[in-house]
Order: sequence, then structure tokens, then C-alpha cells
Amino acid sequence: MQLALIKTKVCATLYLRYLLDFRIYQTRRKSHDCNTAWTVIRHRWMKTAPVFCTRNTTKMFSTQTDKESIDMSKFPVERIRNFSIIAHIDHGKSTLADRLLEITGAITKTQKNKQVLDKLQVERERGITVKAQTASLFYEYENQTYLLNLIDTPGHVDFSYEVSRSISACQGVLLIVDANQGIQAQTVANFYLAFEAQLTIIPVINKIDLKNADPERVENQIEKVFDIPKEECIRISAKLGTNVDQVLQEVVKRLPPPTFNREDPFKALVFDSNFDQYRGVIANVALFGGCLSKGDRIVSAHLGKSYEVNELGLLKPEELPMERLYAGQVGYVIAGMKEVKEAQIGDTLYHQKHPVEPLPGFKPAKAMVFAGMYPMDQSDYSTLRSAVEKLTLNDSSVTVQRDSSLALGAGWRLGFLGLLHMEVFNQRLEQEYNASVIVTAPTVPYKAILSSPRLIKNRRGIQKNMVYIDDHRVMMKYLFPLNEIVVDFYDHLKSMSSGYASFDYEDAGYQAADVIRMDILLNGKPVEELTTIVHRDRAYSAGKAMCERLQDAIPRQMFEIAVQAAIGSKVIARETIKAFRKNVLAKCYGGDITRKMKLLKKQAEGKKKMRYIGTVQVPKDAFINVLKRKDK
Ligand SMILES: Nc1nc2c(ncn2[C@@H]2O[C@H](COP(=O)(O)OP(=O)(O)OP(=O)(O)O)[C@@H](O)[C@H]2O)c(=O)[nH]1
Repeated sequence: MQLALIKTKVCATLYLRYLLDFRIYQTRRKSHDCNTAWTVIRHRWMKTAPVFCTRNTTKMFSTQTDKESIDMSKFPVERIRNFSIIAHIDHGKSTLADRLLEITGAITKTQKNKQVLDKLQVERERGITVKAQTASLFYEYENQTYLLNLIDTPGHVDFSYEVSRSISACQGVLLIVDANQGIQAQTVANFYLAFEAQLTIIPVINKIDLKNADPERVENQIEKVFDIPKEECIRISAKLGTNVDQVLQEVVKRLPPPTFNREDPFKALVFDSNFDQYRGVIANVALFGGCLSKGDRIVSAHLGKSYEVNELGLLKPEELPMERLYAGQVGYVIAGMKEVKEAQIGDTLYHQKHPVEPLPGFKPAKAMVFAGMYPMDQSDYSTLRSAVEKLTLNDSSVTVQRDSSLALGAGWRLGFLGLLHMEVFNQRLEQEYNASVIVTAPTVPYKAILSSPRLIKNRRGIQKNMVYIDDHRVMMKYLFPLNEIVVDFYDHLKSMSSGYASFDYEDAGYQAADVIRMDILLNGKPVEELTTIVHRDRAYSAGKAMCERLQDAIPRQMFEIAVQAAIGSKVIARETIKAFRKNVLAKCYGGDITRKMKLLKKQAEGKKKMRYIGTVQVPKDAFINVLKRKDK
């Protein structure tokens, strides 16, 4: 009796500690994602307090204890089914997923189960799925246990990249069609994604409980448009749970198991990733061969870097750590990847000792809408950069390019699949990373033909090679005429690249060139210091530019100055610097017009004389300034 009392007290104390841990974890993560928080704490707690984790306390947190104890090492691959739920927006994918989770005991059946796989705050607020979610379910059929790995996908066209990636981890799909609306645009698009990937398709007609439901009409549509016999359609109401068990039975019967072999070398496709502040990158993987254990050393085919597996397991949908994952399974891996760029979606992971041919990966998403994104305060630039990197890891369809604006400072130009995608990304940045950003008006891409050449072409550079040093830096080698880069090339390069580009050069020897001597004349007299050698093709533009720059650089004097560029005896360009003019009529109050004309004529003659005898004053810095170009 006393022992039972002590045990109850200890359990109560630990449960309170558990609740406290949960609050701390949730606050630290600034997360609203209760399910993940519960799971993480639960596993941490179960590790530290195994003695008290009796069957009863475990039951508090999971309804699938019996299934978890299944020995996966003996679980035959023939009893695994990997499938996605695909459909047009709002046709009921997430509602069906709720029912499947309930029937298989992954979640307890309550009235509150509404789109439980839509975990993000933005998904809850908007009532739409934006992120594919994986859940591993155990299902009993004809006295056999099956492992069903289900991926719930978004329906909106802006998130179709999530669908195409999810499909790569599956052998079949449930194609949901609303019994009232029938086939819609995304039904067709998603059907073809699955069809082209040669997956088995099970058509499911949902919402048969609706007053206006017409399942027969929808079955005919499916037969006509997709060439799937109407007898293959399953009529359900995901909301009421009608015929949902039949869906699970058909998944087992109709979908093929994965054909991957446990005896092969380990090979896994990273089909999704997200970043946890404390645990680093969490990669969602589909095992295409072999098995993976905790402590194994794996290599990322993309970077060639090796990592030790710290944790792995199933997603139910919360993380359930396991000792091993086997071919055909879908799960998660944490392998000490600390940087976002280490976890590429579409990357292949393999065992360090057994390199394999990388999987084809994914076709990059094609951005349709572009917008600039800048921190509210420039001092937040690096914090925002890290937030953008982490979020793009979780949403790899966003393209990111560094950008800068005179008014808004340094930022990025982001590419999205659509306007809703852009809004959701922005909202996730604010909600999940506490970031305040300025987003510019969205634009679509244009192809522009530049009317003025760019810096390098303008300087007669010839590209020799280009090497990407990493994601942010590129090294380009050019062959330039020395006189094109010696004066102001570096200044222009720095200003064009907002200070990021650096420049170095070495002698590449002499080369034949079609060049000529260009003289500069001030009031007809050549100024030797301004004589230059220019390329024949560019003599006229260079001469004109020199004259214009001299016009700016030489101060006005008491007489007019003619600035000319000449090749040999031929003047090719001319500018005039006007003289200061004394108001010789200032003292004439009214009076005779002939007197005024006489004064003006005398002044003009005097100036003419000065022009011939006067020496033009050229300021010292004008000699350097006139050599600097105004590259556009
Ligand atoms: N009457 C009725 N309503 C349903 C049924 N299934 C889903 N719904 C409702 O349809 C709406 C959309 O359901 P979701 O499950 O979010 O649809 P979804 O396809 O996951 O939506 P997205 O992921 O945003 O594309 C919700 O209001 C559901 O309650 C059903 O069988 N009958």
C-alpha cells in the first residue's frame, strides 16, 4: 500500500515536471506547434525517467504503444504502403487524413480533430494546407499489421511543388474529388503528376453527405477524363467517416509495396527538410535501399560531407525516435547538419563506406512572381538572412537572390510560385521567425535588352572562365586591355556590386590592337598631357566623352574656350566653355541704343583678342578626372 502511494506521488511529481518542461520548450521555440513540443519533451523525459515510464503513463501520451513495440527489423517490406493524398483545394484531403489517423489510432478520436496535420499557424489561420506532412500509421488488415506512410499535400496551385516532391517518396496516391464540385483544375494537374510518375491512383469521391452531392456524375467524369473505370472509385464522407475504413483496405489491396531491398547499400532521398534551433536540420527521407542506424556515418551526395546520425525515426506525425530505418520506409534523420545549405531538398544520402549513384533529385521550381524583401532596420540584416535561409529550407520552391536598393538598403529578391505563396512566406517569416520585413510590390519577370552596354563589355573584356566558389560567390576571369582597367575600373566594379565584388589582375603580355593617338586641343593648342591612345572603333565616342568631361572640369574664364578632340589634323569632337561676361551696360541708365551697341562691340573685340593671347587655366585634378569614365 505504502509502495503504491510513493509510486503515485512520484508519478504526479514527474507529470508536473513534464508539463513545466513542455511550457519551457514551447516558449523557447516561440512555437505554437504543441504536437511537436509534446513529442520532443516526451522523448527527452522518457529517456531520463525510464523507471517511472510504466505502460500506464506511456498510454497518457500515445494510443499506439502496442504498435510502436513492433520489431521493424522483422517487418516485411511487402507490408509497407507509401502514398500521398492529392486533390484540388478544399476537396477534403486533410479531413480524410484526420479520419485515417483516428482509425489507425495515431490520434485519439475527438470532435476537436480538424486538419490535425495542418500544424503551421498560417495553415490554421487560413484553413489551407501549405506544407506537405508525413504520418506513419499502423493498420491491421486480415490479421496482419501494415505500415502505411501517408503524405497529406496542399491543394492550391501555388504549392504544387510540395505535391511533386511528395509523390517521389510514394508508390501510389489517393486522388480526392469533391462529390459536388467534380473534377477541377488542380485535380487534373495533380492526376498528371501522379500519372507521369507511374504511381497507382485510387480515385476517392468525397463529401457524399452534401445535399448537392452527385457522386455518379463525378464517377463518369473520372472515367471520361482520366480513363479510370468508375467501379474503381470509392465514395466517402471524410467529415462523417463514411467508408473511410474501405479507403484503408483499398490502399492495402491496390497499392504496390515499395520494391526496395534491405540487403542493398543504404540510399535515401531527402524529400523535405526543416530547421530546428536546437537540433539543427531535420531531414525527411524515403529509404530507397538498405537500412540506417543511429551512429552510422552518412554522406550527402550534394556536398560530399559526412555526418554521424544522431537521431532517426518515424513521423507519426510527431517524431518517434527508432533505432533503425529500413528500405521502403519514410522517416526523419538528424545528423548534425548545422547549416541550412547542408540540407538540400532532393539530395541523396548514402553510407560512408558504400557510395551509391545519386538519385535524380527534383526539377527546380519555376518562380512566377518576384518581390524585393528588406529588413525594417538594416541592423537586422543578418538575423533576417538566417530566417530566410531556414524558411527556404522548409520551402525550397522559393528562389533567393541578394539585392540592394538605394532607399531600402541590402535585401533580397525572392521568387515565388504565386501571390498566395508570397503572402504565406511573408506570414511564416513573421510568425515563425519574428521577423519584420518590407516587401516591395510583386512583379513578373521581364526580358530586357540593354540599350547601354554593361561594365565589362564596355571595357572590351573577354571572358575566360567562371567558377562558383559557393552559393554566394562566383569567380570570373577576363582578359582586358590594361588601359581599360587601370584608372577607374575598380571604383565602378565596387559601386555596381554594392561593395561586394573584389578585383585583382596580372599581366597577360602584349597583344596586337587597332589603336590610334587622340589629341586634345584647348583653343587650338594641343595639351600633351591629355593625349591618349584609343581603340579606333571607339575614337569618336571617346573623343566626345573627353571633351564633355573637360568642359565640366575646366572653370569658365574671361574668354571663350574651344575644347577639341583630334585625330591627326581631323577634329572629331568639340565642346565650348563660355566666357564670363562683364555687364558693360550696367552704367547706362536708359539712353541712346547706339551707345549701348558700341560698348558691346568693344567688349566682343576685346574677348576675341584675349582668346588668342590668353593661356587656358587647367586645374590639376582635371587631368585625372577627365580620364575617369561615367560607366552606366
Ligand atoms: N460536408 C462535408 N464537408 C467536408 C468533407 N470533407 C471535408 N469537408 C470540408 O471541406 C473543407 C475543406 O476541407 P480540407 O480537409 O481542409 O480540404 P483540403 O483538401 O485539405 O484543403 P487544402 O489542403 O487547403 O487544399 C472543410 O471545411 C471541411 O470541413 C465531407 O466529407 N463532407
